Amino acid sequence: MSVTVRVPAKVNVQLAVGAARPDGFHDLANVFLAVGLYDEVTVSPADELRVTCEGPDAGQVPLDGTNLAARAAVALAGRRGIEPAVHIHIAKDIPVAGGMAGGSADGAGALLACNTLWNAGASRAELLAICADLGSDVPFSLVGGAALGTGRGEQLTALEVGGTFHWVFAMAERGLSTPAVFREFDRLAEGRDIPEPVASPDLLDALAKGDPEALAAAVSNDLQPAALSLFPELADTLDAGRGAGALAALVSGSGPTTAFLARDPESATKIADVLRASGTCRTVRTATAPAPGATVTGGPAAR
Ligand SMILES: C[C@@](CO)(OP(=O)(O)O)[C@H](O)COP(=O)(O)OP(=O)(O)OC[C@H]1O[C@@H](n2ccc(N)nc2=O)[C@H](O)[C@@H]1O
Ligand SMILES: Nc1ncnc2c1ncn2[C@@H]1O[C@H](COP(=O)(O)OP(=O)(O)O)[C@@H](O)[C@H]1O
Repeated sequence: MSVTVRVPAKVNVQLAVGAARPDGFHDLANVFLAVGLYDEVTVSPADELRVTCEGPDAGQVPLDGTNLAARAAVALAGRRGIEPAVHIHIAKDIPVAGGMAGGSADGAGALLACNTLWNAGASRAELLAICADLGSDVPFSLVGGAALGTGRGEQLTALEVGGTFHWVFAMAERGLSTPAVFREFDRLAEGRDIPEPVASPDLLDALAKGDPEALAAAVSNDLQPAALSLFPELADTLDAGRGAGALAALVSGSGPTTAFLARDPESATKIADVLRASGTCRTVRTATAPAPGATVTGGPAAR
């Protein structure tokens, strides 16, 4: 018997970052939008915990106890006093270390899959609490859609989305470490007053209306200067997408994936073609948003 869960990637349409807190984290106003690029996590009973991974970036995924999917299984098993004796297989389509929360997706996916496989009976609230312990982005991977994340990004308020948004994503030649980008943010912010992070009313309104032009005018990412400082070539990718007609071009979260908002599907295809020909990135994908959160797609509980 096995259970399969599909989990989406995310783009941050607003990422407002406050000053570093005493615990090293930063308070955020983090507007998450789930996009239709997915990892699939399958769990099946085994003698002991084991993780395998397939996909173009599989070589960069840790298969030991640090894998967020393994940590999720251990966390749930620990709460129920059982052994986390499962084989976790990750079919990975979300770029690794790309600022699209692929590891977080696998953590949320494995948690939901194990809860189903073991009949562990964790409520939504308990699952969300375990997700928040695993990482700031993990609760959003469970819920999907669109949400405002406050605190370190783990306290979620669901947001209304009034239409489908068309996106193009350019994956970079190498990854960026999230802690390194936050450290660079702190370095660039030295000596400046950092305002409290707040969600933009215009941006929330644009999401609710499903209006791509208004959303493009309102997107922002306070980590973008830090990501560009560590990875200056990303500016060429952003320029190439803007030149191809993107309504907005921004770094996704801590990067280095760059995200381009298109007016419609035809424009998205054109932007993707131009980016592929530009030689400024590794691969290019199109996807629509919003996408649903972690969903059981295979096994006894699949609907
Ligand atoms: C920047 C964002 C935007 O959504 O995502 P990515 O772009 O990495 O996907 C998130 O805040 C990343 O969330 P996540 O990847 O879960 O980070 P965590 O495991 O919680 O934290 C990793 C490290 O990032 C830094 N960190 C993370 C979140 C936060 N609010 N403040 C921080 O300073 C800290 O240095 C922390 O040790
Ligand atoms: N299941 C997983 N998939 C990918 N990376 C993982 C996973 N578990 C842990 N990691 C680690 O997390 C780091 C960040 O990966 P990822 O979540 O893909 O990127 P980001 O935080 O930029 O969205 C990776 O470099 C890797 O070492």
